[in-house]
Amino acid sequence: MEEFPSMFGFSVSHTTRAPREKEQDGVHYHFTERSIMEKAINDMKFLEFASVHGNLYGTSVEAVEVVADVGKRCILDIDVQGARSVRASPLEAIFIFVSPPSFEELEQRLRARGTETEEQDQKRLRNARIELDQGKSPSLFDHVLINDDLESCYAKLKELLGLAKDGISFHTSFPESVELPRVHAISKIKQKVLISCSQEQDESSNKMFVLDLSTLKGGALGRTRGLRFHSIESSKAPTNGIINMLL
Ligand SMILES: Nc1ncnc2c1ncn2[C@@H]1O[C@H](COP(=O)(O)OP(=O)(O)OP(=O)(O)O)[C@@H](O)[C@H]1O
Ligand SMILES: Nc1nc2c(ncn2[C@@H]2O[C@H](COP(=O)(O)O)[C@@H](O)[C@H]2O)c(=O)[nH]1
Repeated sequence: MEEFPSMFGFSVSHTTRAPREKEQDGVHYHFTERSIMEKAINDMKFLEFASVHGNLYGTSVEAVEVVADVGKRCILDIDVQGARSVRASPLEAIFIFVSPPSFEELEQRLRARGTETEEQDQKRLRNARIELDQGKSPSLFDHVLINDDLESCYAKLKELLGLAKDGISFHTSFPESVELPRVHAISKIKQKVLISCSQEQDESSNKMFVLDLSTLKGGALGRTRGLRFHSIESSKAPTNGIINMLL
């Protein structure tokens, strides 16, 4: 997110666990009382939730909307149970299991983090064994990333998301609005609407706008992932963007 701030946003989860020393409410988590979170879950305000290491954690609809509303792709850092719930939902997502290089390394890192009591560490390690096993499930996770060396793990993540520097090009800005000329033709091929415009002064310069309707499904409940569009012009590189839509 630091490298691609206009592309990705973090979904700030709710949790009933106590904040760690440097954690800020509303930034790392929304720290909350169990009774308040349970009521919100009953009121259908959560996309998914799970009991993890003895505390409740969950992704609220609002947490995802805050990110989607500004046209960004939402990143969820959730446990395997949460991944299973999202997988079973109509949301379209890429599921990546980030695995430690070994159980021993995980234990070392957890202890070196020094945030938990011995009892909590033991519980987290027991749960980690189960998660490591479930992380191998190809029906749940699209990719497994081995978090050995942080830099190379991040490079692999960018590669599989098509963000590598020499990979697919991407654009971080897009026009707020598009003005169509008086003369234009509209056609539809599968899930794409094509708007073809010829410039009145210069017929050799044709421009085409492509609206990708396939992205209209799969956003937060009652919303869309945004209507993706790009323009194609003979002399210019394509510009990509997302127009957010409320259904
Ligand atoms: N590639 C890495 N090399 C060295 N240390 C790492 C690496 N990745 C993470 N760590 C360290 O391991 C510790 C645990 O990482 P992190 O806090 O991200 O774990 P987590 O997956 O959120 O675990 P938990 O689910 O228990 O919270 C942290 O202190 C982090 O700095
Ligand atoms: N199902 C969900 N799991 C979540 C969510 N937010 C975090 N998590 C997972 O909980 C554990 C522990 O996190 P920690 O911050 O206490 O170390 C970790 O595996 C997270 O991925 C959530 O909203 N839903």
